[in-house]
Amino acid sequence: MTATTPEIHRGLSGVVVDTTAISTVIQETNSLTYRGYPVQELAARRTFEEVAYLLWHGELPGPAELSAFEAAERALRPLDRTTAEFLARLPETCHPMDVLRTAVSLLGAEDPAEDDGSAAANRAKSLALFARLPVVVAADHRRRHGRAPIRPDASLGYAENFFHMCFGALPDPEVVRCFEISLILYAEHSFNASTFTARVVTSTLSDLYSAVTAAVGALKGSLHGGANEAVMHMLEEIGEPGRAARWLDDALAEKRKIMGFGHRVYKSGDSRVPLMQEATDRLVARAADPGVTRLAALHAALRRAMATRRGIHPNLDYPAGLAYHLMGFDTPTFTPLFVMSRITGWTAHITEQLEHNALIRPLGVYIGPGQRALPGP
Ligand SMILES: CC(=O)SCCNC(=O)CCNC(=O)[C@H](O)C(C)(C)COP(=O)(O)OP(=O)(O)OC[C@H]1O[C@@H](n2cnc3c(N)ncnc32)[C@H](O)[C@@H]1OP(=O)(O)O
Ligand SMILES: O=C([O-])CC(=O)C(=O)O
Repeated sequence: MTATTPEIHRGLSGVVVDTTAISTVIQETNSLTYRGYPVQELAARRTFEEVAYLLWHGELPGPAELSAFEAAERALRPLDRTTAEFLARLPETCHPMDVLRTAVSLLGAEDPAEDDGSAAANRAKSLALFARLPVVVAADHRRRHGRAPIRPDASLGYAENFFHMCFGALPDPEVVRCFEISLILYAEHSFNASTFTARVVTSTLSDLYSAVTAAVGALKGSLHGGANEAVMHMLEEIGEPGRAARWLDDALAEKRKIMGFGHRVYKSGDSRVPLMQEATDRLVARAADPGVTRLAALHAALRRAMATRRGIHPNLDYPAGLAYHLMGFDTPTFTPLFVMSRITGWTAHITEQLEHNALIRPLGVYIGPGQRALPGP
């Protein structure tokens, strides 16, 4: 690189692009706070609805605020018939993330609200997406298994209602709690790729649905949210705990990326993993099933082998992928579950971006041919 060539930060690695008051990853202590509260404490003592409120409003709700918020979310859940019928006509081979991306776009096209881009209008759209995306994910889950959709139940909280809509029954409270922990841990993570995507779209003064549609697309990739699904495929490919180390050596020799390991920001362990792993371990113990015990042993064996070979730690997708499998969700649903959670963080960032907006437009260094004459007449 010559003195006149600007320094290039491929992948924007290490580049600070803006300020945020929503969350912070403290690399030195491997910790994460939402609006100042440690995520572990939130996961231990609060519901996902309270965390959504916190991310959007900056403070935890009081009892009256929480009741009003929960009532509004429950009332907004039902999908209108046109949306439900349109989504049911998508090809059955459609990946659930494509269904969800289409659903966000469709809900945007059907939203009669005047798009003044105000914080209040965006807050209303965010709450509507928060309430309705689970209905889309559950209906699509059932469709893949040849079953009719189940209507949301307004007497149930967010997490319980989702199990009701997917399976027509509520699991053990331990399973619901583990799911809720995963939603809280997945909710927000500063300027990750999908959130940054949402901020880029918002920075052009486009609308909230466009920003969220783009964010769903960014999350789908296996280097980001798609890794929780990829973890399960990888465990299936390995098959047996005794094969983990050998499989890993071969995969690393082929320069494959091991799904659910590594992180752009955390270099000595993802702050969210210990809590998610503990919750997953409780699901394993509760199952008391030899197949589940073997799968958990394989999961642990790969983690140990990766630590020994490369010193690379798991990220949240590693325990979450296994947990979602144990909860009974089919593998293609895993990344949509991440969307159901991250919709809170994305929309908080969209609001924040608009509060002090600047068009996001970086530069690139041109390396193509020099200026030349067009051939021919
Ligand atoms: C919720 C989330 O979105 S968390 C991320 C989920 N994604 C995954 O789990 C996919 C697998 N992981 C990865 O591909 C990477 O760790 C990423 C994309 C998450 C982060 O990547 P980066 O910050 O760009 O780190 P980078 O790729 O430079 O890694 C540094 C070194 O560690 C290696 N490395 C990092 N992660 C992995 C991995 N999962 N498997 C194998 N090697 C890895 C890289 O090959 C690189 O080695 P090198 O210096 O010899 O070339
Ligand atoms: O922060 C990142 O780059 C990815 C991540 O863990 C997340 O989005 O939760």
